[in-house]
Amino acid sequence: MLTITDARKTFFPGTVNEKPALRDITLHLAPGDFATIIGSNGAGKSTLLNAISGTLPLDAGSIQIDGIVVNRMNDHRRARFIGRVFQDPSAGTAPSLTIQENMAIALRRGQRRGLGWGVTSARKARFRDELATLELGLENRLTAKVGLLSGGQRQALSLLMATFTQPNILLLDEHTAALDPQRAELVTRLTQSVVHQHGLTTLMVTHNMEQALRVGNRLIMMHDGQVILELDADQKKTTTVPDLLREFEKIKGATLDDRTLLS
Ligand SMILES: Nc1ncnc2c1ncn2[C@@H]1O[C@H](COP(=O)(O)OP(=O)(O)OP(=O)(O)O)[C@@H](O)[C@H]1O
Repeated sequence: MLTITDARKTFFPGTVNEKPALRDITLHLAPGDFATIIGSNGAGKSTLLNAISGTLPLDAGSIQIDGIVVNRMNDHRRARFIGRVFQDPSAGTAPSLTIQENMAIALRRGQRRGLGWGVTSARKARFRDELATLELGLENRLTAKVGLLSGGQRQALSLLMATFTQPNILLLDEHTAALDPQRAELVTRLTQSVVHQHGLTTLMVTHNMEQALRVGNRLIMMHDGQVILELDADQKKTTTVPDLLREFEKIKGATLDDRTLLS
């Protein structure tokens, strides 16, 4: 489903500011895999997601989605393969447009040119049904401006918009980090249910190690542009947050506390 081979990215190469952000990353996700990604600040997590989504070209290596090499495809063509939700609730939606207008635009993502994004009555009915699954009452607010929604409501809507065209890959970049604990938990639950419902292959970056262990069937730990630890579903079940910290110390020879990895 997703195969990343020897992905390399260095910012400002050949200068004093040279920063290798991805050092020959190789990673394979099977269809339906849900991998959480943790790691210290600057480990390369967002760079990896940017490379997959096409907002950042790789220096070397390849990214394949369903056997198709996508890393030379422009991000518009790649959009039909990928759904993405960002940390900032305002990043995934247009605040001055209504819920139904935002959804109509999302529906058009990656489709051929010329297809209108108008809000037809058939689409409205579909949007209502989709919104009802969130259980936030948004199905009765189709004409409300998205800028009026709370952060949690916007992230739930972004999640829905990122997934209702059934992308091959769902990328979640700390999408619950800006929410209060209660809303973060709600969006985490919705994420699990949407991923499960559509069988989506998912990569979720988080700084919350407890969440990283609890959610999904795989865990990837990155440090300094490399994958330094991978856990499968069985290993995740028997691993605790202190175990993860110990593992990090052992692998990197570093001494960390929970705050360092969470910060
Ligand atoms: N556009 C850019 N230009 C220059 N350097 C960059 C750019 N994007 C990222 N970097 C650098 O590449 C390294 C990896 O950054 P990245 O944002 O991928 O880390 P991260 O693991 O997502 O970190 P965090 O958890 O702090 O968000 C960092 O040293 C960062 O400063």
